[in-house]
Amino acid sequence: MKITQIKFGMLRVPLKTPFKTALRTVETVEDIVVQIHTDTGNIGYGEAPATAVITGDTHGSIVEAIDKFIAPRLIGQEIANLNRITQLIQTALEKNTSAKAAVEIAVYDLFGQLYGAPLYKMLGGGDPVITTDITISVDYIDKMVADSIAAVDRGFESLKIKVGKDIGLDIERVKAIYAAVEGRALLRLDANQGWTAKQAVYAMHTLEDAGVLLELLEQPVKAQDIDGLKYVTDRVHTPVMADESVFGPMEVVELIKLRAADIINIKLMKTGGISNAIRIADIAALYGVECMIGCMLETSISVAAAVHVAVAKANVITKVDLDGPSLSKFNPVDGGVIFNESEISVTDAPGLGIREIRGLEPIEV
Ligand SMILES: C[C@H](N)C(=O)N[C@H](CCC(=O)O)C(=O)O
Ligand SMILES: [Mg+2]
Repeated sequence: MKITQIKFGMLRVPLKTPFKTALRTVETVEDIVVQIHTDTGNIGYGEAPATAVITGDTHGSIVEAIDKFIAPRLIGQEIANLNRITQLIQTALEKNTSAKAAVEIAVYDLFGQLYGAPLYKMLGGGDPVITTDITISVDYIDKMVADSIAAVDRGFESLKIKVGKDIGLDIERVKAIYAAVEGRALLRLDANQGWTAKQAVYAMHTLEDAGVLLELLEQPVKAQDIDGLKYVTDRVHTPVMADESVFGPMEVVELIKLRAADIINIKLMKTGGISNAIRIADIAALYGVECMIGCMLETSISVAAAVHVAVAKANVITKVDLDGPSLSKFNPVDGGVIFNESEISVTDAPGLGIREIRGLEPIEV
């Protein structure tokens, strides 16, 4: 099975409600879809969102990175040579992790199709059902409380509460939500870099002293502020998770050696795809560090790939934040992984199992 052509499309899926974090507000998922064609007629699918405020990637940069730098190296390559192909992708250009991720996801999809096996089995196998949390956008307190209760009523047992806007209000937000759902759901906080290290310690001590039990605190400080991240990790009881501070395996090694965080959030759009996500999971397992697998605003193409990784690496990926499909108004994908609110299950269809993507607008390059 040889790669013959790489095509692009734009996929737009409205969100059920605006997604609001300390970094941005989004109303529609707008992602680049990559289709890798082969001489056998098989097509591999990948996807990348333009999360410019986190990865630096835009729709234009994703398409250009693939079309000008990655695709020319891949035409004619045999899908069976997976490791060679992932190296060609990762070394094609610096950064551009979302573009690399989209192409890798499509290549791994084809790798599964080549051997007639679902991707998670090609990655080592596992129990094909996982459970995700759901994000509660940062908003007025009453709205966040109502959204949290609604999410719990939908069956979500873990809520990812977005904070990071105003330290005093954030503390009140979390206290109110905790009082409303205590005993029914675990709370994870994600400040998306919105606090200083001292504010984060103050907020967590205030919440801890008030008896608010939190599962974790994600990315309290600026991505580059590793000293600040460690400052918080050293001073609070709640486990601290690094998200925007770590992209690839080398950063993970440094972060773990510094003990700057307790948990690592792996996202395919930060790692540049599946090969580095697996590397990070294996490094974390060596050091006995837990991982979460997360997503950006993605549909069930690239989130499906993350699900397969989560299933295969469940030994170290103990937390799942793959709620892109649950936040969206509809699922544009026919086949593949089944997203049923908090429960996500993988079928035994080869690769990612995607049969059709509805509403894809072709992009000419
Ligand atoms: C969608 C997911 N639950 C999430 O919250 N991801 C964010 C970043 C998403 C974005 O801004 O597109 C995160 O973990 O920081
Ligand atoms: Mg985060």
